[in-house]
Amino acid sequence: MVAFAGLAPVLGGRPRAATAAAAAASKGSAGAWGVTARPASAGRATAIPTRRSAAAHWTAVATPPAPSSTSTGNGVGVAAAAAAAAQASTLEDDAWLRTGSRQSKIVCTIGPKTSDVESIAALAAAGMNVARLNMSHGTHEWHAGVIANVRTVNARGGVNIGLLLDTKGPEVRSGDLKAPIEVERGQAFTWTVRRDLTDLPPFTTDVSYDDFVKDVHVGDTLLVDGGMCSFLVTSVDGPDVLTECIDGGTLTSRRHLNVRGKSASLPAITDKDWEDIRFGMEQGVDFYALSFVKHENDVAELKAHMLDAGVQALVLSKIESADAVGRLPQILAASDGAMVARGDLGAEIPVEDVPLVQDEIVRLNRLLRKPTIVATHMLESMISYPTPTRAEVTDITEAVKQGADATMLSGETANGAYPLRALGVMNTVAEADAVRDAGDGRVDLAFAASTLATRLDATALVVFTRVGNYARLVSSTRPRCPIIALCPDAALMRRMSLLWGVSAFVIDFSDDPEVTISRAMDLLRRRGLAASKDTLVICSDMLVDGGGDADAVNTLQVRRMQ
Ligand SMILES: Nc1ncnc2c1ncn2[C@@H]1O[C@H](COP(=O)(O)OP(=O)(O)O)[C@@H](O)[C@H]1O
Ligand SMILES: C=C(OP(=O)(O)O)C(=O)O
Repeated sequence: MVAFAGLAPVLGGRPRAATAAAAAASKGSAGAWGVTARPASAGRATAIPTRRSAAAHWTAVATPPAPSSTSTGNGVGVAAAAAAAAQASTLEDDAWLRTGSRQSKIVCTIGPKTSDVESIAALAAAGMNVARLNMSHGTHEWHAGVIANVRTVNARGGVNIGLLLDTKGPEVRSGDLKAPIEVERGQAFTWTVRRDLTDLPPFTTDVSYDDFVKDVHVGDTLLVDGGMCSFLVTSVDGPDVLTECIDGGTLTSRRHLNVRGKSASLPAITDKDWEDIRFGMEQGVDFYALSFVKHENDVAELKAHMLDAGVQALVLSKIESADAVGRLPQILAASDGAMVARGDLGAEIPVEDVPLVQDEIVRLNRLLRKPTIVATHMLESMISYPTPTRAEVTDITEAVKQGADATMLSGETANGAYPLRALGVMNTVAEADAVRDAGDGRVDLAFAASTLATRLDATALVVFTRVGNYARLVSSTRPRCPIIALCPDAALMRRMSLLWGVSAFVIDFSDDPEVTISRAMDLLRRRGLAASKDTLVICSDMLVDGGGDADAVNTLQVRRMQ
């Protein structure tokens, strides 16, 4: 028999001495394949029985399927947060528990609705992992206040909120308005780079970038906030770009302007960005999200600057331009992580390509073991309404399932009507995916069994199953050798007749695992399914002590037929 250290050779009985440590660890929540670590049928409560063990449990299972960020420091932060919480948490138990079982992280943009210390504490308690400062808005003084408030909340204990400074970048924005302007289809509208903005005529607003007038041409489509309103350029006259409204809407202050299919001819890091980065370095923020990265050299420039200054913060590239999409592998390789900035991205590339690019960024970054934030419009309707659309919920679930390390809230938490509710929805939806994954924890074991069986050229993969689930999971991994499913009753055996690759048989499950295995081998021999010296891969999850989840042990063994 080839036994696996740390995996209990248990079928129906107590763990043997060799596996006692693993079983003990599973009770304490870490390490072993006990169901306490990744519960097979667990609801939230059984996954995390107490606050103390919740912290340890979370540390044990926090690593996503593809290693993401430990090398860049994120994982260390997670562990530190968990350890800190295990020692002393000033948060309510249920707040810790609610954030404790979610594996993907949540970035919240801090804005006028959420900048005071108690709002930040409430966001932290509701599951915020990273606070985002958008340098397109607010003064350094305002952002310094937010940073101080985040630090106050961190210092209270129990949470570990990271600080992300998002540069304005070479984005083009409309100017400040005294009041929103309603624009209807067909309305003539002027965008100006005039210096003197006093007494602008109606249906006119300024634009933040002087060369705007050089970059746009007659026939271009001007998108406001990625297409919430759009305008056709009809002429360019000195400092004024004259347009006609195609899709109407309400224009508010400092809106995004994109010319469909074109990037502004500004450098990726503008003078304002350098000032903001200096501010961030003084303040010691943890992450920089670099807007409108076009080339890996943009990232290298910032990283070299930080190296010179002895700053260890991480640089995340915001993928939001057609240029960046064209150089994804190089840009991601140069960065510490990425943000899928779907707002501007959807204005620069066809909107139907955005999900494909998102998928590719998450996939590449998982291969590179670097984190990805999926951002923008995740719960957009909750800026105004107390419940999300079903499509928004699906969007979050899809991002989490893809393996995004984090999902982000923008206007929802910055200036929406329901910041905490929006975060609550994102938390619950992302957590639901984690719980579902946790419920399928044996999938990993099934895959491992399947891989082993193939590599070892096993004669059969034997799975002991009481209700058929384990056989179904093993079957879904499509091993190359036959799957022999052994169960205690004939009705279940029949139900398994539909499962790919499975031959099901009934045997008596003994309290002694060795007896059960020996019965299984007899059956295989009798049926001509295996002969003496053949290799078998055996997996099971049997209850020990006849107890609940806490007494279940998953095992994976390689044995030779006697
Ligand atoms: N620091 C801030 N000061 C004032 N308003 C802010 C701030 N941060 C965000 N907001 C508001 O919240 C909205 C949504 O935030 P975000 O998505 O980060 O901005 P944008 O889409 O404008 O880049 C912004 O458009 C702005 O109205
Ligand atoms: C996240 C984005 O960037 P910002 O909010 O800074 O425009 C985006 O465009 O999706």
